Amino acid sequence: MAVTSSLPQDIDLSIGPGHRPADEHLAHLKLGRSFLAGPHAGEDIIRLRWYVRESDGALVGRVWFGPGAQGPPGHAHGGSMAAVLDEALGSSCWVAGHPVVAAELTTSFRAMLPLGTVATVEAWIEKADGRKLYPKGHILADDGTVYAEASGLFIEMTSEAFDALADRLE
Ligand SMILES: CCCCCCCCCCCC(=O)SCCNC(=O)CCNC(=O)[C@H](O)C(C)(C)COP(=O)(O)OP(=O)(O)OC[C@H]1O[C@@H](n2cnc3c(N)ncnc32)[C@H](O)[C@@H]1OP(=O)(O)O
Repeated sequence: MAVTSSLPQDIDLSIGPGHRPADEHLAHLKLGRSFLAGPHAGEDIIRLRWYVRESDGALVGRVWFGPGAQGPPGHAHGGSMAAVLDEALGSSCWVAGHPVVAAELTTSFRAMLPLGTVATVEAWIEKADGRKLYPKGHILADDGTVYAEASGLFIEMTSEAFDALADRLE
């Protein structure tokens, strides 16, 4: 697949009814910068928007993989998909009220994702055991094809621990 060097003017990351923006639950979006979900307009790697699905509280994202995410020719780098899944699994815990960081992440790549695709990401908490949260998630094409899926262990932190991290911000 040929990948154009010019970026689309507008990438539509909107989603259908039954969802609301997740931003109010995601502390990292309020810090001004974020590896994946920050204000990346004009950049050609990944653009991402998070929502909460109102029926079950799951995290749902719309994500665009641009030319800068290339791994195999014309297709997304596995690390770019793993990064999106890391963020998705962690954010599914945050929207459920658990401030977490990642301890373990296992990713399976099921199909090559063509650059220029807007895909859907879903993540949910499969199991919780004290501070240990076990979320799962996947990246899907609009026809249901699974590009990648992941499971992980995320550890809940205290707000004091996060405040201490924020002291390092410049
Ligand atoms: C500001 C807004 C941001 C908002 C961010 C919003 C969403 C973005 C999500 C992105 C997620 C990331 O990439 S976060 C960045 C990547 N992750 C990191 O950098 C984390 C690095 N690791 C750590 O800081 C630490 O190891 C922690 C915090 C995970 C755990 O340390 P701790 O708090 O001292 O807890 P600790 O007692 O060691 O562990 C608690 C329990 O979990 C188990 N455990 C701990 N780590 C592991 C592990 N890797 N693999 C297996 N098990 C583990 C322990 O055995 C123990 O089990 P038991 O004895 O109780 O049975």
